[in-house]
Amino acid sequence: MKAPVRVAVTGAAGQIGYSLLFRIASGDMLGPDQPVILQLLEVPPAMDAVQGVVMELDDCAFPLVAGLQATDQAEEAFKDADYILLVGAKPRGPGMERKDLLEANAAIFSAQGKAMNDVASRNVRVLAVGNPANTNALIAQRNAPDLDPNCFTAMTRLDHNRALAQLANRTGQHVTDIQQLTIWGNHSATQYPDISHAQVDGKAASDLVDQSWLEESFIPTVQQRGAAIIKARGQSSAASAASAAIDHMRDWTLGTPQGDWVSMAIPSDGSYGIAEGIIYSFPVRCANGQYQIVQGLDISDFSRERMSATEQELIEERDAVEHLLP
Ligand SMILES: NC(=O)c1ccc[n+]([C@@H]2O[C@H](COP(=O)([O-])OP(=O)(O)OC[C@H]3O[C@@H](n4cnc5c(N)ncnc54)[C@H](O)[C@@H]3O)[C@@H](O)[C@H]2O)c1
Ligand SMILES: O=C(O)C[C@H](O)C(=O)O
Repeated sequence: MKAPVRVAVTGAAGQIGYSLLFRIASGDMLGPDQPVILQLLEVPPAMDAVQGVVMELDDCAFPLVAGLQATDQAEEAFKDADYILLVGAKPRGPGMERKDLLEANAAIFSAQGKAMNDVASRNVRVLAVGNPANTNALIAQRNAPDLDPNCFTAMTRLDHNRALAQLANRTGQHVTDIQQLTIWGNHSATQYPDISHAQVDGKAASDLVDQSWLEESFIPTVQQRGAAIIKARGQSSAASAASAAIDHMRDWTLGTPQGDWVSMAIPSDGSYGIAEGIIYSFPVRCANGQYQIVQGLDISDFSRERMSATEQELIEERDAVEHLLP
């Protein structure tokens, strides 16, 4: 058994928290040999509810849980944290875009960025799930100047997994037969799900589906999937979002499968001509606990137009929260 690591989760009494915590505790995120100390953060009115979650975690008697606490103080929850999952934020309702949450949620991420700057492990890995996730990650990052800027990421893995499912259904193959699919850009309706480098059972995906399906069905379905779930369920996605968060942190820590890559929103280093500094989703390979952007992919004019549109939206979101970016 390894030494325990500290995993902080915000919004622990929320819908995503209720799916996420039990999977972290059972070893799905960091492996069956990695004990975890769970440090849960909630707002004061949700402390009763989070105590209920703590009771249920206790009642699971998970062998890997080496410690468990809930608090309404960010400095306690993030103390020495090796992993921080920033889930706590307001979700959107029907008819809203995720960026409509910018004002409501931005203050949370600036305060939490400052707290983790002061107390988290210097090797922490941070995932922003709360929306608008990319810009929230940027706000936290810029408020934590003493941490490595590259430890701040946002979640586009749910979009990646949604794209895998759509392409698998269309081609009659299993999701595990698909490799090298990419989500570029923002976790929003401008994201660009790109199959131009994808393989399905060893064949080029673009030879298996036609352009009209791509443009009229695949891309809009993936872009609008969050809204479709809100319409159907009356609440935003929760179990699938939790599952994607597990996938994101697991692959970042334990590595991506040989020959494949995943999508992670990370600080742009200027690769593919994307504005430096914004938290943009790229194809990445992970090894030894580090991610690296997959370089050298051919970008068609069709792709470039869409990659630029989602980049532009992220620049606008960044400019809208300029006052929160020290
Ligand atoms: N990136 C993605 O793919 C993705 C997918 C699904 C949902 N989301 C987003 O995740 C967020 C959470 O969704 P949910 O369905 O769990 O919402 P929810 O309302 O069920 O739960 C959110 C929880 O966060 C808590 N909270 C609010 N402010 C907090 C703070 N300052 N510190 C700690 N906790 C705080 C609330 O008390 C609540 O319990 C939303 O912003 C939603 O839009 C993102
Ligand atoms: O769409 C939302 O607002 C929730 C989440 O971001 C999702 O993609 O399901």
